[in-house]
Amino acid sequence: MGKTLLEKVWEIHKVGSISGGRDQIFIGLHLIHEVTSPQAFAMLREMGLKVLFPERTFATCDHIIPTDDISRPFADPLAEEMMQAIEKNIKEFGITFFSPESGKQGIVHIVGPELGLTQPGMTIACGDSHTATHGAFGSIAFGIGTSQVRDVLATQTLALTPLKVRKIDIKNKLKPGVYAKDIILYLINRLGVKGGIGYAYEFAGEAIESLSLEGRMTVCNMAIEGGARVGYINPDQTTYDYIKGREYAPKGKEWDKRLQYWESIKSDPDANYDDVANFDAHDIEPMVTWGITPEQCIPVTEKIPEPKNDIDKEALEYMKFKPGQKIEGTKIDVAFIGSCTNGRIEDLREVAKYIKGNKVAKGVKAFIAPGSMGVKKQAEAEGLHEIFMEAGFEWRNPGCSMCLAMNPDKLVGDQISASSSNRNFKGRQGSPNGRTLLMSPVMVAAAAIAGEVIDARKLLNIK
Ligand SMILES: CC(C)[C@H](C(=O)O)[C@@H](O)C(=O)O
Ligand code: SF4
Repeated sequence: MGKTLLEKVWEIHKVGSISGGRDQIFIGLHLIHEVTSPQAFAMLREMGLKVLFPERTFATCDHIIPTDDISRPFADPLAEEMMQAIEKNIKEFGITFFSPESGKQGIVHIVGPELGLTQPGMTIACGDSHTATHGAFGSIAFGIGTSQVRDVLATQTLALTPLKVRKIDIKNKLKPGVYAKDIILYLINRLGVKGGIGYAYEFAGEAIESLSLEGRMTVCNMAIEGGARVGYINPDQTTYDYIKGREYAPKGKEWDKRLQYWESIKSDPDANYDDVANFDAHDIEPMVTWGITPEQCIPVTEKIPEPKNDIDKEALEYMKFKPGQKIEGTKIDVAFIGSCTNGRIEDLREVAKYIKGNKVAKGVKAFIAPGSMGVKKQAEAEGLHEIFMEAGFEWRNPGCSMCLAMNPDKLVGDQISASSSNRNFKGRQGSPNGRTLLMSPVMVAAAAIAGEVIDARKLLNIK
């Protein structure tokens, strides 16, 4: 019987078995940001420990960094304090920091892949729940808590319970005007926000294989929103082409050696899965959330459903929506394009097609926060920022921005935002009664132009 990628990578990184059915797993790459690392460093200091492999940890700053004025000190003293803490910690423990001055700063899940740090067959940990993003390369990547950040810093290993694997096979290619974001919203709707608990999701099938690496990252990014801590895709030529030439990518003979390894860790055709779920890409339409979990979503062409449970009732009340109401036509106040789900260069290229020659509707605040300084530079080299600004979008600096609003980008009152991010929880975007509609970045762009939720396919005459 063959093995899954998860089983192979797990075995290769297994240091030993420990209590409670757990394994001690070596972590190849550790990424940190300013929110979940300060306490971990404090614990190291208390215990008088060093970072065991400082060359395997890389830091960035993303959550608290403002996206407008990034001059120091930051206007928010708490943000300034967190920035100073990470600056002090990386210096003291000898860790590479992708600071704003380095020109490489950005959202942790955008920076790792962009610099070629993220590679197939690795184990990757980060004190952030959306770490599964890196699974798009065929790595086993997962979010950890602060005490585990400490464990990785001190030992480069973690005590982990083995996961089951559910293969999610999506046949056929996406229809025009339907994107990776729609795939993952659709899947979460079908499998539920808790459906993936205890599982790693292996995304497969023609719909997944035909996605770019960026699209694959969007899918894996939201595995955790479906309850799966790990989401991954077997590596292929698309993966290798994406990595080649990047700063930390292997070069020369080392490339050939690694390529051999990457090919060897793919799931075998006769691998044994704990579960298999089959879908058809032709059934997927542009999706919009109407509630307070990513599961509560519908195709843009449909009406808000009757509540099926208490959480649906709670969502309708919070969102001030009625069952039977069309989601299309919902007026929006804010349009936000960015985040680790959809803040990559490909997202910006795609939205530019929809925005070009159009204007943001009156009364809508529309802004774009590129995922990293690398994305920003590339977009500007291609002149995309001019298209955005001409249309009335604000063009910001990189960071998590209004995905989580741990920075000045916040909703006000019960404003409704069309957002390309990954969570629509109550109060997520900075106002305790702010309302978030998750959708693909092109759907956000279309909503910004129309002033209300519309089927973006109408803008480009896609049938
Ligand atoms: C701040 C951080 C711990 C958090 C996470 O783990 O995901 C954040 O990135 C989020 O998206 O909610
Ligand atoms: S962009 Fe959003 S989801 Fe991603 S790491 Fe930042 S806050 Fe978390």
